Amino acid sequence: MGCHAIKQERVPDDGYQIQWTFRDYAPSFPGFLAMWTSNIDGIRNALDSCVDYHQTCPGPELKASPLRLIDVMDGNFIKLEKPGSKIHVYTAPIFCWGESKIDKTTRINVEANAICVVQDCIKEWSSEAQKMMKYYHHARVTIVSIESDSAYCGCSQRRSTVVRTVYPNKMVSPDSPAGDRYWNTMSTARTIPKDHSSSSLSHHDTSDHTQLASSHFPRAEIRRHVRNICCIGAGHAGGPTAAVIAYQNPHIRVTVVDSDAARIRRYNSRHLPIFEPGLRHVVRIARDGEVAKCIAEANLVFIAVDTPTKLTGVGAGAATDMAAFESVVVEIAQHARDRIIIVEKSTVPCKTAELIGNIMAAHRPDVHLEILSNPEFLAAGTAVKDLLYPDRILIGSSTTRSGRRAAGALADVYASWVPRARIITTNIWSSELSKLVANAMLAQRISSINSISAICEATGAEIDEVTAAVGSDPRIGDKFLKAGIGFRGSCLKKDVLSLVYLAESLALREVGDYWRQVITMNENQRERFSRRVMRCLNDNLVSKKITFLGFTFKANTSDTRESPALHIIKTLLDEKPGEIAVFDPYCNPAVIRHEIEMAFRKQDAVGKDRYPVEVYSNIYEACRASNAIIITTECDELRNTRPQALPLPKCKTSEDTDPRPFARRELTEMEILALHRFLRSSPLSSEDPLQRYEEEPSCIEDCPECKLIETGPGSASGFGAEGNVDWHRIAYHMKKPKLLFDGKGVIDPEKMTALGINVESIGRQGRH
Ligand SMILES: NC(=O)c1ccc[n+]([C@@H]2O[C@H](COP(=O)([O-])OP(=O)(O)OC[C@H]3O[C@@H](n4cnc5c(N)ncnc54)[C@H](O)[C@@H]3O)[C@@H](O)[C@H]2O)c1
Ligand SMILES: O=c1ccn([C@@H]2O[C@H](COP(=O)(O)OP(=O)(O)O[C@H]3O[C@H](CO)[C@@H](O)[C@H](O)[C@H]3O)[C@@H](O)[C@H]2O)c(=O)[nH]1
Repeated sequence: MGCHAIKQERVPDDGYQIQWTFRDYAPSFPGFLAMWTSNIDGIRNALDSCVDYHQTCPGPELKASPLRLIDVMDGNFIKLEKPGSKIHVYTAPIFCWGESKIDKTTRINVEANAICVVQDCIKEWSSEAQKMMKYYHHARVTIVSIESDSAYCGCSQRRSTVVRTVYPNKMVSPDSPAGDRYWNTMSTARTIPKDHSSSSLSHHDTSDHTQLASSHFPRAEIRRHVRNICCIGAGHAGGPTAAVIAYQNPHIRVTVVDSDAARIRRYNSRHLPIFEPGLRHVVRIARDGEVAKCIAEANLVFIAVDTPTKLTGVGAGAATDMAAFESVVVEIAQHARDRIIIVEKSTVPCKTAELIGNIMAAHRPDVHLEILSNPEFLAAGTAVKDLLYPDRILIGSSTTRSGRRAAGALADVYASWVPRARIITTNIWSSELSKLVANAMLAQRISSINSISAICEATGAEIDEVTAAVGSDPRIGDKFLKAGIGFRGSCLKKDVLSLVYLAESLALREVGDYWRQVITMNENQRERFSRRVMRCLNDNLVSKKITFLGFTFKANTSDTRESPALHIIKTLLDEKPGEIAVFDPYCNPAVIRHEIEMAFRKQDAVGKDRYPVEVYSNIYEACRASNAIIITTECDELRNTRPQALPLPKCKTSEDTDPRPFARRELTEMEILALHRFLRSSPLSSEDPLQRYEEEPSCIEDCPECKLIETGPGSASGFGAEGNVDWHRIAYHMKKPKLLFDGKGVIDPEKMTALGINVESIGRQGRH
């Protein structure tokens, strides 16, 4: 087996601890990893059960320390240790009974033992083999696998009867919490019967069964293991998050549920409800299901429903509307199984965990639960990338042992693809607050630079030059310093307001005022921009056509919440323009039309809509005969210079680079994804070059989504060969004086002058 080599190479003689992942030593045995993982899950389950239910489980006083140990309890790692004084209790190596095919290890086999003992060193083997019984005798827990098909399979093989927990006089299965099934195990623990019919996990005899100090048991180290996740809320945050978790954890069942049946139907179709680059390729594992059933089956539930700003009632305009969140908690309370872990994925006010705790206590005082805060930091348009390569994963928990164990269980889920060093654990209030603070500080930077853009416009300083000069100081940095028409979208504003409300409700008025100013500055920036548009058009829009390029709140997303364009359109409509034209490369025209209808629905006596807003699916049609174009989304396709390549996160494989050869034979999901991306980008390859995706469901006849789509999101027609718009063509068909208002800093004004287009940019002095 592969582990021989590892053992020989790496076991140090000085007692120094080494670690390696399962994957490192799995490759020599096909299917080994999956089997190992699944059975280890069973073992962990039984240990969990023991930790949680068997308050009187015995703990031996160790009389002797074994020479070497395998620790399978620490998440992704098996530790091979030479025990020193710090090790007092341990879980004995996995043991297999059965027809061994390895001569030297008859009846002492399987991965762990094979690592423990150098199999082909006769001296070591004969000395270690004699000590094995002593090791098992002194172990706090011994995991045995009996009736194996072959010595290779042993504990690596999943069995339907799973693992049982055994200690003197009692046998407890994970599903009998009280430990009420008796079995004579006095001798079993020491002399494992060859004919026993299941894998078992054995607690050893002790002379004083009642003094069973739980401190003897490494409870804090033993984690719950998540096998069934239910994510409630299949929106912009919940959908991609659940899909990536499922993608990276094939052994976990991930189910996404939502009260919006149409949303789920679209996730299960070819037409995803949201546009996010890369989402189609990871979403294949997400499934829908009946809410109650999914909650009841899950051992971890993410709450990822919307938490917008309250519009009416107490705290209207600042406080968070927790209606959806609270109703989900009640639903969880009704159906949750015992030992459920409830995770706040939605962005919520600080102290929300208390609310969950109170609701759960009122409805289900019998249920033991843990509440975690695990805010999501993904940004729209880069959701999948942010999820695959997060800067950090934040997990807040209660500081009790059980709270930390729950946090550890969630950390294990992320550790499938996120380096442990990036998983930060804090107390639950810190985690809840950190999310609000992160968004508030991002918003604050945008408002700060926008306030400076006003000074630039009045003085002749240029905002891009100021930003570059200031941002090159590493203490300041250049991120989130792009001046524009202000931040929009569903998150920044509402989270700053939530922070304001929190400060005010804590009677910290000055703190609230400070953060509220970030919002005031943001509104002011948009109004200043609208005034500038009007001024340049002589405060008269009658019979004029104004074209908006961009309706979503930022590039690469179909999310139109808090659309910057919509706000400016509202202002301009008061001036009775001839036509307002709208085009967006990422958003379905039907969706834009619907949003506009909702915002402006006014009909005359014969039922004809009176607002002159037209939505186009072709950019050139939208711009034809326009008096002025307004850019409200920072789409790269609109640039008149070549788009700057975004720097790829470190250690990542770029799409056009072949990631092969791989360092290891067992590929991680990330490596497979990189290979997939590369193969997909090759002109000869198919959509699913590795043939590992489930077949995309075909559409029903008369599929409503197919009918809706005129141009698929992200596939706007008419862009040039490089994907960029042809500004020559647009300029040719515009009406003089051919004005372009760049609200997002994507246009090089000098180049536009050559085309006869006058550009008015944020943070630059205008021509008018
Ligand atoms: N959008 C983002 O980029 C982003 C990023 C990080 C965090 N967040 C946070 O995540 C949360 C969700 O945001 P979103 O953008 O995904 O919202 P969203 O509106 O896109 O999705 C919310 C989903 O929850 C569903 N829902 C509402 N009530 C429900 C109920 N009782 N039962 C089942 N489903 C229900 C809705 O139907 C909807 O599909 C918010 O708190 C937000 O602040 C969002
Ligand atoms: O330098 C900048 C950066 C952004 N924006 C604007 O700010 C808004 C928000 O952009 P961004 O923060 O990139 O997108 P969101 O999807 O709103 O993401 C924010 O909100 C999410 C939800 O809470 C968090 O998870 C993310 O970390 C946080 O960046 C958009 O209108 C951008 O045009 C600027 O004007 N200038």
